[in-house]
This record gives sequence, C-alpha cells and structure tokens, in this order.
Amino acid sequence: MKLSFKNIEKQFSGLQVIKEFSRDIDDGELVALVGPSGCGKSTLLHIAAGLEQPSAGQLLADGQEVRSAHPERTLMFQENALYPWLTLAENVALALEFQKQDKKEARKQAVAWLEKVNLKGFEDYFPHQVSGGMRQRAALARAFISHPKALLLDEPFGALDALTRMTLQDALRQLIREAGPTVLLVTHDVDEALFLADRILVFSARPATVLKEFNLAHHEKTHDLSEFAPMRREILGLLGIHAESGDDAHAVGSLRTAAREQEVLAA
Ligand SMILES: Nc1ncnc2c1ncn2[C@@H]1O[C@H](COP(=O)(O)OP(=O)(O)OP(=O)(O)O)[C@@H](O)[C@H]1O
Repeated sequence: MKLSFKNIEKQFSGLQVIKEFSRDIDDGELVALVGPSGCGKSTLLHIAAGLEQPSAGQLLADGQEVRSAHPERTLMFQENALYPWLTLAENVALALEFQKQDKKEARKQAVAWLEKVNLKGFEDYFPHQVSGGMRQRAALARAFISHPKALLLDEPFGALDALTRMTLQDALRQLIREAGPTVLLVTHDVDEALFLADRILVFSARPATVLKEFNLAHHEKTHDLSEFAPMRREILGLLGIHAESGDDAHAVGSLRTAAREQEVLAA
C-alpha cells in the first residue's frame, strides 16, 4: 500500500504539532520516524491509522483519502497491547473475529501465527504468564494475522531489554519479508531504525518538520552496524546528542532520556 502524506498539518487546541509534512511511502517500504519526544511522531501514525484527522492536508492510501480506521492499516503499540483476560491464542484470534471470521478458523490461524513467532506451546497461556518479549511476539502475530497492507508500529519494542529487542527485530524483519506490508516505525532507538529501515526521517522538535532523511534501501544489514557509524553519529547530532566515537552505544541508550529532558525544558 502506498501512503501519500500531502501537506499535513496538525494542531491540538492551538498547539501546532505537525507542520507541512509531505512524503510518499512506497508500497512495501519501511520508513522509520525518529525525533525528540513530543514532536508529533505518534500523531503522524494516528493520522495514518485514521484515528486522527489532519487539521489541513490529506493522507492518501493507494490514492484514496483516509477518513477513518480500517484493519488494512494496523497500529501496534509498545506494551499492554494484549487483553489480560484472554490467552495468547484468543488475543491473536480476536483480530480475525473482529472481521467476522468463524471462531474455530480464527483459532486455527492464531495457533499457526503463534508458531511462526516461536510461541508454539504457549497458546493457552495468559499474557501475565509469559515474558515481555513473548507478549510482544504475540502482539506481532496479532498484527500480522489479518494481513495488513500497512503496519504502523509505535515503539513496538521500547519496553524490552536490548537483547530481547534484537531478537524481536529479527522476528519482525522476517515477518515483513514474508508478508511485505508498508511499515511506518516510530522508534527512539537509532540502531533499531538503522537495522530495520529502508529510509529514516529525522524530525525536529515540535512542530515536527523533517530535518533530514537517510536512505538505507539495498543495504543487507546485520546487527553489526559499524558501517553505519557515521550515519548514526549524524542522526544523533541532528537530535542534539553529540556522540564521541566509542561512546555511541551510550549515546543511543541515552537518546530517550535526553529527548524527555528536551521536552521538559520546552514545556
Ligand atoms: N489527542 C490529543 N489531544 C491533545 N494533544 C495531543 C493529543 N495527541 C498528542 N497531543 C500532543 O501533541 C504533541 C505530540 O505528541 P506525540 O505523541 O505525537 O509525540 P511523539 O513524538 O510521538 O512523542 P513520544 O516520542 O514521547 O512518544 C504532544 O505535545 C502531545 O501532548
């Protein structure tokens, strides 16, 4: 699905959050949105999902104006995405039941998707009985089961430790390769953006405008991102974080804290 943002503006009771955002996101492309806390990244995802309407401008999905939410554009959040009173299989199956699929068939497909994300044997566990990483695997299964044409990911792995996050990034990349949706990924983790994205848009503080975009399509990437060190340094620099060489890992880790501090100072 091609998403075309055309001169999008968004205000909340006089607070300008997004200013003249125009970009095409091509069918099957993965674009990461990186920027200071509170600049408007989630708001852009909500507009893409059809949960918020732009104050001005238009969003087209395959040429049709987006006016409301639709399962072909699926939003996935950081945590607490699963219903605690349902098992993992019931949570995943629910996405199909919402679309009026037969309960038995929905369960069958849910079990197959849980197997795809390495959760075979955990179908009848409740969310509190599994780890945070396993919950997000189930959330991925639930996001993919209805074959969305666009996947809108809002810091999907933000609450996980670094190692678990990397295994989830691998799982996500595999699912994307198989299913081929267009993906918008909001992340505070510059390495996550470098690893997963075809393109990275770096936003300014509110109102969000694109400071710079980086193209990473056609790079075969591993978690060893050393070849992208100059790009990572430039992105962090744009975000006001100055990483000395050798100190990048720390700088990436502190991006979230620094961004929150900027938000507090700006308030
Ligand atoms: N529904 C709403 N009503 C009023 N203000 C809102 C609403 N949604 C977002 N905002 C405001 O818009 C601004 C941008 O919020 P948004 O969540 O899009 O930022 P963000 O870049 O995703 O932040 P973070 O990285 O911290 O998640 C914030 O100041 C927020 O308070």
